[in-house]
Amino acid sequence: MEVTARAPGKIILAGEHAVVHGYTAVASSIDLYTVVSLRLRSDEDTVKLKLNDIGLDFSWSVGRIKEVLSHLGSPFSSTPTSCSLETIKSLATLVDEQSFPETKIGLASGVYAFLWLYTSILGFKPATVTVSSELPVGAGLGSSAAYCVSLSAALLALSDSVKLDVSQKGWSTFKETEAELVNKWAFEGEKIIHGRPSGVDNSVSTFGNVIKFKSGVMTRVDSNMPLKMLITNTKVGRDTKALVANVSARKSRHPDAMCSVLNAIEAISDEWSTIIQSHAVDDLYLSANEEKLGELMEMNQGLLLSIGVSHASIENVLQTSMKYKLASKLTGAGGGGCVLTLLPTHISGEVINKLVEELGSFGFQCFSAGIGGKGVQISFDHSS
Ligand SMILES: Nc1ncnc2c1ncn2[C@@H]1O[C@H](COP(=O)(O)OP(=O)(O)O)[C@@H](O)[C@H]1O
Ligand SMILES: C[C@@](O)(CCOP(=O)(O)O)CC(=O)O
Ligand SMILES: [Mg+2]
Repeated sequence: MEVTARAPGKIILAGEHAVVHGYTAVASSIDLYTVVSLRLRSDEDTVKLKLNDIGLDFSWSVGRIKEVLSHLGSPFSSTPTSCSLETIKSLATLVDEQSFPETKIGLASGVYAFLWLYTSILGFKPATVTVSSELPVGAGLGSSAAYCVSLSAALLALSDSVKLDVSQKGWSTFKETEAELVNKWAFEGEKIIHGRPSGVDNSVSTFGNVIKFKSGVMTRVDSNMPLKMLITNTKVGRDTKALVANVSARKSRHPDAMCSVLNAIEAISDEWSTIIQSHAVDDLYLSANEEKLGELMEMNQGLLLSIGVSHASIENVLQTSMKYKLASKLTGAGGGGCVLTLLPTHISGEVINKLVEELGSFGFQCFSAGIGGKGVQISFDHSS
């Protein structure tokens, strides 16, 4: 039997980075997915991983995985467990043996996360796992979280830890307690990729919709506003782990100043969630709220610049959208990656086309995505 899991990416509407330090963020799922298919095999004694987006395939014999992880005894764990540094070193040995290309070495932590989640959840069962994504990898749209959530979901679906109705046809969601387990395992994977994740990305990918997140606690936000964002991918590569570490270093150099900035970001997140929960009584009220959200995005972006996570390419998108009187902010870790531009309901298609054309002339790629859909889902294929 084969199981397929799909988990959405996300945009952070307000509060990235601050959320790592215990301040509030507001995030929403988007309808772009990472899809993981998992097939257990009785005909082979290998674990195969095919990463379609980055063009890498791996194949380990079950015996070799057992040998390298022998210090763990039986790695299977029914409760989410962190991967120790010693184990990461062992996993690195398994990855190095597959001659990982030097130019793609930044992607290796994703393979360590796979090996950790796989062996912890399924032990040493032979299988083929295929990953493909609609999300740009490493661009601020939470591809790492969608990867960890979809992997955890597929693995748990075929484990003894959750009992699912495998006869269901089409996509189905997990029960709340099962989704919580998926989320916790995904967080362990994110730790391997990010170093110090807040947990907002895996939570919104698991549970979907719009959420508020503070100090590891998620609250669902009932959004009553029709939000439309243009997403611009600057295509400037960046690494969340390094950006998060830089912000922490700046915080330890300037604790008071950084504390004030992070508090200001939290106030912006709180106002964001209040505004999007309010019911627009008429068009005038809606426009006024859209204007407020635009201002909050400008303020949030200014504060993100002050903590050192903007980039010339991001500033270019801001200036370009400003010419059309539109507000923008980076989303995710920054340093390149994606920028959000708020598209108010009254905006004409002509203005959007001009903006997209101008941004395209810099080599940036613009797209839009549905905001606030469902979280992780799974589907069983009985034909195989
Ligand atoms: N589809 C994918 N295939 C392989 N690895 C992935 C995939 N999606 C995410 N990853 C892993 O996540 C990392 C990118 O995560 P990160 O830097 O947090 O950026 P973001 O989460 O914003 O896309 C990659 O280096 C890789 O290890
Ligand atoms: C910067 C941060 O707030 C968001 C990172 O998002 P992304 O990996 O860039 O999509 C980090 C976190 O919350 O774990
Ligand atoms: Mg990430």
